[in-house]
Amino acid sequence: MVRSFSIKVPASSANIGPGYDVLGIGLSLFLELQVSIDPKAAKDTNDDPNNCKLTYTENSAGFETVPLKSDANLITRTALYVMRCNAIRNFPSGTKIKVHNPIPLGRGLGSSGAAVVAGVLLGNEVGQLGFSKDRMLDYCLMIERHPDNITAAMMGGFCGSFLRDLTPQEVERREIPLAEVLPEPCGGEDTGLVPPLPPTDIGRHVKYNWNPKIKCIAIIPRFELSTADSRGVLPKAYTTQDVVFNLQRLAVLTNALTLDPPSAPLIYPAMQDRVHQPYRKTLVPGLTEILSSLTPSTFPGLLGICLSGAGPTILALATENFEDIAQEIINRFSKKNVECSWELLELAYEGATVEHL
Ligand SMILES: Nc1ncnc2c1ncn2[C@@H]1O[C@H](COP(=O)(O)OP(=O)(O)OP(=O)(O)O)[C@@H](O)[C@H]1O
Ligand SMILES: N[C@@H](CCO)C(=O)O
Repeated sequence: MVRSFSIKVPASSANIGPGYDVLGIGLSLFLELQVSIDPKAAKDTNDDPNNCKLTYTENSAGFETVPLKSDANLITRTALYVMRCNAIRNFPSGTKIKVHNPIPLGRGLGSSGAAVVAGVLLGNEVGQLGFSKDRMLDYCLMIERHPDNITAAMMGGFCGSFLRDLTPQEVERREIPLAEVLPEPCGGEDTGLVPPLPPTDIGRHVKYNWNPKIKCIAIIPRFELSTADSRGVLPKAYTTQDVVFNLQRLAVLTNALTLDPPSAPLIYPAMQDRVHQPYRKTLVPGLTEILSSLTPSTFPGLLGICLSGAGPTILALATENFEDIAQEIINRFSKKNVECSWELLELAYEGATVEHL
């Protein structure tokens, strides 16, 4: 019998200014997987060590660069991790996955978070494991150890989240078992090891309301900035003043974005940050100037502006004047020889979904 289903996971923007590793919004730009499992097509999947033929649509981000072997690609190796934790070694013979990915890689729009969430949903469906979204979050949070993008991609909407402290016993099991998912080097022999199951309830989250009049303008520079590099420039310790600065704004922002009408005098200052953006200016040309020079008084309709995730994308929240706001930011990047594209996005309220065909 042929099994077919599709998986859809939204892009996301993390931090929203002061909520470093805490806040995230799902965005209406979707990573999509079309999956079919047809035992009669087994010969088509023999080339892959795990029986999976993976392709990307030509206009996908990463079409020419992402690995297509199932134990090297982030989506499928995540699925293998979930399956192997549950004693399923491989995809069933004849598994074909077609990926369409419009989320630019390494730009601060949660491409890796979406890939990990899609991979966990894929492992759950292929292995018919029947996990809840909350349990699937545990698997995701073993792989991406900050919950903001992951939670928004899985749950959708405007989320606040944290990781709970793991017990000493859980810390022992905490090593990401990718070595067992990905025998060294990638594509080597399956070691047969069963990775430990993730602890339960690793993360906690809430979904806030969001005023749907608030739209998201993403201005996307044409260069990649890896999240690891962008985290690498942050300090190990902060002053009390800087921590309090962010906490005060975070508390106000989560409510301010729900109010109607949206108040720029409340939202704009509440989106200021002293924890990550000031340090990332060395990696994003013109960042400080862009964040400080566009204001609601010079651009009516603008509510707030911040670095999206680890950057380099800029996220502007606005109710109108979208094109002018985007063009101003594009012009400022252009003076630093950085080309950009831009997208006007809504919130993706639903999060990750699976549809059986
Ligand atoms: N659809 C995908 N298929 C395969 N690999 C992907 C996919 N999406 C992301 N990746 C992998 O994740 C990497 C980007 O992850 P990274 O965390 O650096 O950036 P990001 O998730 O786009 O940004 P941020 O976390 O700041 O929002 C890519 O270079 C690629 O290796
Ligand atoms: N909170 C994370 C999001 C990127 O994944 C960061 O800013 O590094």
